[in-house]
Amino acid sequence: MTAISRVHARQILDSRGNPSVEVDVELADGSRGRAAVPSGASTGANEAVELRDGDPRRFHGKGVGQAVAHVNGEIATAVTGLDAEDQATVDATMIELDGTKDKGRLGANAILGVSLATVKAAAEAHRQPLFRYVGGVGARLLPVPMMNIVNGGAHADNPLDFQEFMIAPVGATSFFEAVRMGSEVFHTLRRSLAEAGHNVNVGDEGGFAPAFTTADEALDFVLLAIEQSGYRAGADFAICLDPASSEFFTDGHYAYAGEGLTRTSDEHIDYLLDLARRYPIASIEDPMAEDDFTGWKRLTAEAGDRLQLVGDDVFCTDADRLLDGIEGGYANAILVKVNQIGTLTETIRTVETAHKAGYRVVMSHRSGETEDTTIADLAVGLGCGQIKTGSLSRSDRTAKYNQLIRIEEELGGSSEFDGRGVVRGDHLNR
Ligand SMILES: O=C(O)[C@@H](CO)OP(=O)(O)O
Ligand SMILES: [Mg+2]
Repeated sequence: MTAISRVHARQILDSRGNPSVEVDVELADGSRGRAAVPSGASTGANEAVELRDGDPRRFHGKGVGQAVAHVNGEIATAVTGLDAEDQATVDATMIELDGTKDKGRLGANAILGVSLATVKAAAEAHRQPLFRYVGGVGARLLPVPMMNIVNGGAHADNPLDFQEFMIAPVGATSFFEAVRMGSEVFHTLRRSLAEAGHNVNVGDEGGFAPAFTTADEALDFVLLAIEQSGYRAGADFAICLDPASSEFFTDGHYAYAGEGLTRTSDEHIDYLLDLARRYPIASIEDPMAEDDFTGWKRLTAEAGDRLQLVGDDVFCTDADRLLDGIEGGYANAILVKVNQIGTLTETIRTVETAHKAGYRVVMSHRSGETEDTTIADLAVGLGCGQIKTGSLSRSDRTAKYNQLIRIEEELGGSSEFDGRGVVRGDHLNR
């Protein structure tokens, strides 16, 4: 009854107005699953390949017609008749059919769409919400959100070198309370930016994008907004950064274009540690560039006992790359983006590898998103403990928060939320 009977893909638009792949999977019993694929801007060099048509006359060169055609052709033929309950076989079949290491022939966007639509159809066949189908009765932990309220880097047109300034409502006792607290700070920040004469336009992930040039300027406004909202920075909210350092690492140096200066790897580390001393920063994602392994190791050795250091570009959601980090002693947490690796099965392996090694897991959106909320369910289903899904505005971001509010309600009294875990450093007791 759970055999895949029909697979159909189409082009839809993502939050940046670029085409993306959406896939419908139907099972023999009539159950259906639909998944839309996200897309990054500050992509890691080792991500699975997102297939784009590149024809400038169509969809400003960003069409995904080929990926869609692959789903409706080769992939549909290969997976039709397979059992949707056997996710591992469905995913392995597509990986084998593609035949490349980076999923570049069929497109990771094509493969991921089918992978996620399959698990959603299987969940429906079992009449279970996705988070429970994926995680079973143990799936009760709601993630602590890292809410991105100031955007820079590749996600905004301002001069700010760092890509993301986030707040984590670690003092909240439930996910709903975390959203309420974050929303209050977001609106307070908007007011104080406007009062100071800054523009309050938002970047790709819905955070404000004023013309700041230094991290200090952004952090001072964020701290003020936390306090003006009646909260204590460091106790009720921790600050999390994603400098996305690979984006400004050139010729062995970190080139801070906004600040108009260059830092060596050591100076860049000292600068980050100085920021972490002066502000209540609990977590830094991609503090070092994806290929600055010496820097990664030095920073982890020096600050890994007190800072969450999240590997995004350096791991690309790849379990083998993560194992290199675990063995090599760099990072102590991983960002998980389903489209960086391209199938649910591989994503699960990465999350399990991280958990086994005591690395924390942050489920993550991409800067180009859709209304799809699969990552909200996966964050709970896989017990990630943290999620990063943008600001408290823009439907592509709030869709995930709203889904997590629904999941928490559905779990009722059995739901768990552990905000303090992030600042207490539970993840560091390896
Ligand atoms: O760097 C990141 O962590 C992501 C998501 O915030 O950005 P992008 O999707 O552009 O890679
Ligand atoms: Mg990142």
